[in-house]
Amino acid sequence: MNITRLTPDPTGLVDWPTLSNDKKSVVTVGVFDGMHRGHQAVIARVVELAKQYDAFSVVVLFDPRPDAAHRYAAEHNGMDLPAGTPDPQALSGVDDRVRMMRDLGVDQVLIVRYTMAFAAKSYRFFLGQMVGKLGMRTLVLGQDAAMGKGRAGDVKAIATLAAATGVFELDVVDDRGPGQVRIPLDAEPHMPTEWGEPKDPTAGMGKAELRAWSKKHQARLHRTWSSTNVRYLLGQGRIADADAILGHAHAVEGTVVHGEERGRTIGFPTANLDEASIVGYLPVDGVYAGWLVDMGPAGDGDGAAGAGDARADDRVASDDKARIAAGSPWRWPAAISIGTKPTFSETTGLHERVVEAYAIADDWLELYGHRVRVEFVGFLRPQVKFDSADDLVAELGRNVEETKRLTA
Ligand SMILES: Cc1cc2nc3c(=O)[nH]c(=O)nc-3n(C[C@H](O)[C@H](O)[C@H](O)COP(=O)(O)O)c2cc1C
Ligand SMILES: Nc1ncnc2c1ncn2[C@@H]1O[C@H](COP(=O)(O)OP(=O)(O)OP(=O)(O)O)[C@@H](O)[C@H]1O
Repeated sequence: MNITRLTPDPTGLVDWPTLSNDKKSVVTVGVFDGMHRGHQAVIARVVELAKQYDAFSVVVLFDPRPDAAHRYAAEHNGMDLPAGTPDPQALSGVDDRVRMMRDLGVDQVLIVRYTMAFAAKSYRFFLGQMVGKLGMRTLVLGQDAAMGKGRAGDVKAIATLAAATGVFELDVVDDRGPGQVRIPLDAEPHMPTEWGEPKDPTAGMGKAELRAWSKKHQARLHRTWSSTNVRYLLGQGRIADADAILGHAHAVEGTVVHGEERGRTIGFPTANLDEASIVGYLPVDGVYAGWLVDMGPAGDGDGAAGAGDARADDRVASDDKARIAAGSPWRWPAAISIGTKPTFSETTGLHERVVEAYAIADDWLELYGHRVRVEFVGFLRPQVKFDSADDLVAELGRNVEETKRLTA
């Protein structure tokens, strides 16, 4: 697979590469944040059609997320989001999305820096470039896709353009997943108070009850398989539900730094993630079962420069794949904690939110300075202010047993 990073010039023009003089391509365009099962269906369709037509499968990936770029521009006089700005709302980093695209068999990923000048181009101009420069014969989109200035290029408009010009065809993928869900408009992350995987608060409600709930929370309908819903679920600690939509375990990556070093004294040494280095959406505070993967010493492209820092290098990507793979020697079940360590914060005066993971390994792991991937499999319990370190240790023992069970 080829990965190409493209930065539009100040007028918004992109210097698209010529993929081939005669081979055509099947293209899709989007953000693919989280690479959930809806996104995977779209990309699988691109790969399938490309095989059928003996064409290249091409993904044009926008980075940063248009949402984040437009929001920044609205607050900063139309300016572009500076390169490397962290995006804590992004479910996954660009590296992660690209890695999954490779696994699905994509030939070419073109990562286009999403600038305001680029966003101002019409969809007709953009699609003309796809045809002229990339040899696009088929464009694959989901039903709700929209592109170009003012998002005027929706599926209807593009179908009309395709029919009028006759130079490319549009292939629309039906909405995947079990329809729509109601999501509260003001949904703030909220740590569950109960132990164990949180339930859907609307489960079992009758119509009238659901209507009242929706009104109270000003809930809006969203596609169940959407990045918005995954973000909402992670904010409620509903890991199992989020992972079911993603089709894989939700993960964040970051660089391991020194913590307060109390962990080793109580028998549970933890890898603490440097907050500024974290790429991927953090679930709400709580204790989770999951995995820790050692991705090796952090290099230049460890994501410290933000979610958009794709390490467009084949060797690195395949090394990452081997480390992440099931059964890899760099992967351990892990009990994960996100929170302010309330048991100790009064005495220490430290109230920072810390992400740390205790890897269940036979040997001592030296992870300082390494990039690690933390995968979330289940919610175990809320953060608790224990009466003593001994009480915490006893509970950690139970959390470890539960983690082993959930990752077996
Ligand atoms: C699985 C797990 C669950 C944890 N749960 C809590 C908790 O409920 N309350 C709390 O105060 N600290 C909790 N912690 C954080 C510990 O207090 C912390 O790991 C310990 O103080 C060591 O900190 P250090 O890594 O900075 O040395 C948890 C840590 C882990 C690994
Ligand atoms: N559940 C789904 N079923 C089918 N296609 C989908 C689904 N979710 C997204 N898509 C399609 O995937 C492509 C990439 O989507 P993109 O990431 O740009 O934004 P999106 O549609 O807003 O996704 P999301 O709502 O999950 O953020 C688009 O063509 C979109 O229509």
